[in-house]
Amino acid sequence: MFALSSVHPILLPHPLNPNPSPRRIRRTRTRTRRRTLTPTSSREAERGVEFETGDSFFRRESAVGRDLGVLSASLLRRCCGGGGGGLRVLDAMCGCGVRALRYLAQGGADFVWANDAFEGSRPLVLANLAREPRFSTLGERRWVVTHFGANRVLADCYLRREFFDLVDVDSFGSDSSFLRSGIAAVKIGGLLYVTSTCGRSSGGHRPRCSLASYGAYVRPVPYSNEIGLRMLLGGALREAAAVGFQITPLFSYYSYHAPVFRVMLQVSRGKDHDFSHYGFISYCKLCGHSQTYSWDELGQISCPCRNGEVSSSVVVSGPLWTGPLHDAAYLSDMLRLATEWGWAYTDGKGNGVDLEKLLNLMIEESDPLLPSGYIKLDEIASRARINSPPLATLINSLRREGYAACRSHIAPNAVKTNCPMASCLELAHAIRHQR
Ligand SMILES: C[S@@+](CC[C@H](N)C(=O)[O-])C[C@H]1O[C@@H](n2cnc3c(N)ncnc32)[C@H](O)[C@@H]1O
Repeated sequence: MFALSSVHPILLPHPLNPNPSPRRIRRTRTRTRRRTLTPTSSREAERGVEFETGDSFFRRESAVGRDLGVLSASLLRRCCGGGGGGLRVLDAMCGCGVRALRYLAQGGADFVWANDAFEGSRPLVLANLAREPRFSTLGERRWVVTHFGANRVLADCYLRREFFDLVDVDSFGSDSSFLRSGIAAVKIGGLLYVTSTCGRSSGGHRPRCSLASYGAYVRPVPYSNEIGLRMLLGGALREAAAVGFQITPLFSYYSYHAPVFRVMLQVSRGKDHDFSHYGFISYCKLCGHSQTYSWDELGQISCPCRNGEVSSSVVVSGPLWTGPLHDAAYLSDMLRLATEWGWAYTDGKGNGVDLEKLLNLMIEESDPLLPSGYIKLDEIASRARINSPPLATLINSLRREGYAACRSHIAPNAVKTNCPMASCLELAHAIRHQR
């Protein structure tokens, strides 16, 4: 059933590394593991589900990313029951199999395909999945484990027309070579959950890297981590458009561990190519003002502080996703479900993340009045030549002045606001005099 056919040229993976050999992957994995990961096999539990990590790549800090994936799977199961064949999930880079197991045990998946190119993890993944019954009450197999390059698996789904309701691609480094095949493996209306840990292309210090991976020339700005998410979304939009689809971001999550960029995308048919949220973001190094530009406005990029004149102080990144990072209604559904399951708060013993706090922050960030980017308190302090104002006081002052303002889930010491930088600095001075 899972014999893989040849790959269609449209979906060809990375030309130099179409199906990385286990040897190559083992080398990468070992190098990384020595630096940051669980050194030896351990028994773990996440939200009550137990599993072993063996010598697979496993990061405890990614538990929140797994929680968000499981909540999404369950919402999909509830809203459409996964269509006729139940909810089918493809975990294309399963590591020790924890996600696949959690999709089955908690996300309501009826079938999970767990794949990882590292063949040595097979006994471990099988043992972890064996914690769940292998057959459904109807006698259908509930999971299968394979060891191929992710692109080969994703392309094969497309070629055999066996689409999945949720495809999870949890890669190391850039995910850009999996975007097109990942989109092609998802059912229309289904979800693609992608991860990138490529800080090199998002930070703006290596614009050629970001250009190579995502087709976006990215420059350093104080809100680079949000730019990283927007670059990933922009890359996904472009890859989707190339094969006749469109994507809607349901949530975009950045975690400073690693760093990790994760986005959950809903894939739909692209009737007419909609590039209204695909453009450019400028940042003026002189005054700190940021602005979004569409393709039609490319010739007009300048900063109000330069009276519309072209200036080298204005750096431009793009093309990127310039639309909303999240869907607020979807996040509210996730929060309701997390509360229902008792996942909204930590258990006080250091287990789990405060999902209520995280999801509420993301809901606030979804305010359509808020522009791209955020302003770090350090930037306000250095521009105003004062100590950083307290974040809560600044947000309250901005709101009293009629601006939209909230915290950012990406940077704990930053404010997202539609207030121009100059007025932010005046408010920061006023706060200082009040104290
Ligand atoms: C970030 S880890 C996955 C972690 C796992 N999803 C979890 O939540 O614990 C990435 C995994 O992808 C595997 N891998 C790397 N390149 C791959 C490729 N091209 N195709 C399939 N698997 C790959 C590695 O062996 C590694 O186990």
